[in-house]
Amino acid sequence: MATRLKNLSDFSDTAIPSAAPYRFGIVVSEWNSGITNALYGGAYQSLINHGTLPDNIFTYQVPGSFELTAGADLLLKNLKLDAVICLGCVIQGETKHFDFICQAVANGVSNVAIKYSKPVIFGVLTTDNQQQAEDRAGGIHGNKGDEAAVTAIKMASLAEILNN
Ligand SMILES: Nc1c(NC[C@H](O)[C@H](O)[C@H](O)CO)[nH]c(=O)[nH]c1=O
Ligand SMILES: CC(=O)[C@@H](O)COP(=O)(O)O
Repeated sequence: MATRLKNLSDFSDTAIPSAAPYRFGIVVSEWNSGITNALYGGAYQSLINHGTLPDNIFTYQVPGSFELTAGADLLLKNLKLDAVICLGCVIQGETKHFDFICQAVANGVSNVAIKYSKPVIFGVLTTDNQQQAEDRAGGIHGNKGDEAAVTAIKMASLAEILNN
C-alpha cells in the first residue's frame, strides 16, 4: 500500500504482542543523521511503549546504509538477540549510486536474516528527496522507525511461537 494511503505509525495496539521477553539490536546509519536519528527515536520509543526493557535494546551506529548489512551480521554473530532493526536513509543523488546502495542493503539484510534464522528488519528510507524522508521520519506520513519496531516485535513473537 502506498505510504500516502497509510500512516507508517498507525497500528492497532491490540494486534501487537508484548515485547517484554525480547532482546533487540538496532543498527543506525550515520548518513543523513538528522533523519536516521528521528527514525531511531521512533523505533526506540515504540519498543519501550510495547514493553521492551531498556537494557534489552542494543544500539550501534555504522557509517552508511551500505554497512547496515555488516552491522546486522556482527550483532547477530556476537549478541543473543531476538531481532535486529536496521535504520537508514538513502536519498537519490545525481548518479546510479542510490540504486546500488538500496538494492545491496535490501538483499543484504534479507540474507543475514536467513543466515541466522532471525528477523532482520529493513527500516531504510529510499527517497527521491529530503522532503520525502522528513515526511516519513516523524512527519505527515508517520515514522518508519515505529513501523520497523512493531515489525520486529511481531516477528520476534512469531519466531518464539514457531521455534518452541
Ligand atoms: N548517499 C548515501 C549513502 N552513501 C554511503 C554508503 O551507504 C556507504 O557508506 C559508502 O558507499 C561506503 O561503503 N549512505 C546512506 O545511508 N544514504 C545516502 O544517501
Ligand atoms: C545515494 C548516494 O550515495 C548519494 O549521496 C550519491 O550522490 P551522487 O549520486 O550525486 O554521487
